Amino acid sequence: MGILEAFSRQDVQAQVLVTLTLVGLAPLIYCVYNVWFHPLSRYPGPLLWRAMRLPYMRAAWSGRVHLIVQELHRKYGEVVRIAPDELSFAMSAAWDDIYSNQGHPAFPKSQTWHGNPPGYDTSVFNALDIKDHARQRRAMDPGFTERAVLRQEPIVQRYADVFIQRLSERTAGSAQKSTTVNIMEWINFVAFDIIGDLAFGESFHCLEEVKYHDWMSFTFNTIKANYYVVTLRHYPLLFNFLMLLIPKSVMERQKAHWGFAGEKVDRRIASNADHPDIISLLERQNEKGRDGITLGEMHANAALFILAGSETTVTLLTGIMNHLLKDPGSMETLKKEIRGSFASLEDMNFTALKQLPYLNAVIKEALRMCNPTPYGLVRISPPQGGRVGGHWVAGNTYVTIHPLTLSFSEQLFYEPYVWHPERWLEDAQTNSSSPFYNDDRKCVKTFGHGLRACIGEPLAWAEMRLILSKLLHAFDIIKADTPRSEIIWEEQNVLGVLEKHPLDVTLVERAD
Ligand code: HEM
Repeated sequence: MGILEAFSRQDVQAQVLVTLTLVGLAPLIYCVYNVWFHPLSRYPGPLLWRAMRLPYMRAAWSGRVHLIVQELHRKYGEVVRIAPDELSFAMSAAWDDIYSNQGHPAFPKSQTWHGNPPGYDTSVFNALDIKDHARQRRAMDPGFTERAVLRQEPIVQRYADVFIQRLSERTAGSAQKSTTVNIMEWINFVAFDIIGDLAFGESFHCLEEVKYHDWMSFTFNTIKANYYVVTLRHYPLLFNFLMLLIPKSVMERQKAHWGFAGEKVDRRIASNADHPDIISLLERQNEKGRDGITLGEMHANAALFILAGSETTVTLLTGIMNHLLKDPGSMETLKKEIRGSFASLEDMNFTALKQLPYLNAVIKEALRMCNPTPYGLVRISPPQGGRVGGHWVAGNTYVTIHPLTLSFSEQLFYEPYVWHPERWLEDAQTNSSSPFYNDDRKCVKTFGHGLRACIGEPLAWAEMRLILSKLLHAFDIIKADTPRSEIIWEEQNVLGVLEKHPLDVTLVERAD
């Protein structure tokens, strides 16, 4: 009996059977369509990944997706289909095509990856609408320029000094004039205190109390939980069902948590303090009327600044310490440059530090090797489709540049797995006999690219230069005699944020 016949004869039993068969076959039909008939079917990738999103989700939940996709690029080439509707690119040329307004508008962010849950105010990071993003960005740009960062220098200097002072107390108090600390944690303390003061006008007191603030631990657990949730948004029915299962009390706790950031901002505004922090600059923009951002957006952005401005710099600085400990020659060169340039810690300032070539090269090499977002920055192609790196991409396709693949490519870098800050020095760029002459330095864009690139880049550079230089000026740093004296970088998982392992170092009071 044919399907149509069953339905036309109103044979209920046959109809149920046919319906169940079709429902049962639907996933198979969906997979067959994705592999052979989908507009992206000509792009290479593992069969199961092309057929359904589950393998990608499994990789994402394992915390290893950045490394797995790197392997896929090795196997399949510059463009890999990593889900039925997602392409990963490993080509320099694609940066402009995806992220900047060159030839066509930059590809936007998507509700799936970047949209806010209902009831939350939108930060600049979550603003999906281009005009909305531009308005927020215009309002906050003045708070993040090189000039604004110079005004904020006293705040950063103060915490960098307390950081050194607290560590010095530990070395001074020991008979060997040395102390062994988890430097990742200490860098976290100073970075949180700095960004807390800049974003809220008050410190988190991590350095004072030598411990994390509760808000931070809660935030990072929330990010992790959200990461799982976001990957599920690709299945809206399942997503909505699972959201219903989350107890109301958990949702309320989450809201209260973000409310804490709002309270701090409100307190800061009410205090009317003459403090050169970011909030004061946002307020000043608001007073001008035109381009201001709402109070709710200010709350959302303050919380964003804390996350974006601490997590990333801590990853970079911890990565640098890890590499310097493994390469004593590099540590020595950097130490000599810093100590030769400044007689004392007080002489260091943002402007002078910017001039140190090896210090800058060290940070650039870390930006290449220790990227805090190694999985890439997902965007979605416009409904009419577009060209990326010379390839036609169908409409509504998720696209990413895979930074890890570019940074560790043998074709793009000489000895990509080796720590070589020299590749960023002028000689490497002008002397054709340098082994690094042909390195594709421009493909490293760890601060992102285009209109949505990192607003905090000048602050991040200034802060990283200062903390690193003060540390190397004040102490001789040696490998600790503990099991946590080295981080195997690839062993760290990435679940929205890179889950940093501890790094013990021994700080010895300077002998000279
Ligand atoms: C080494 C340090 C840092 C790195 C590597 C870094 C990296 C990035 C990247 C890659 C993006 C683009 C995200 C995307 O396109 O989806 C971004 C955006 C952003 N970053 Fe940073 N960041 C760093 C430090 C900071 C600091 C210190 C702040 C200060 C608050 C900050 C604030 C922001 C904000 C507000 C955005 C959103 C910009 C927008 O959407 O227009 N970042 N960052």
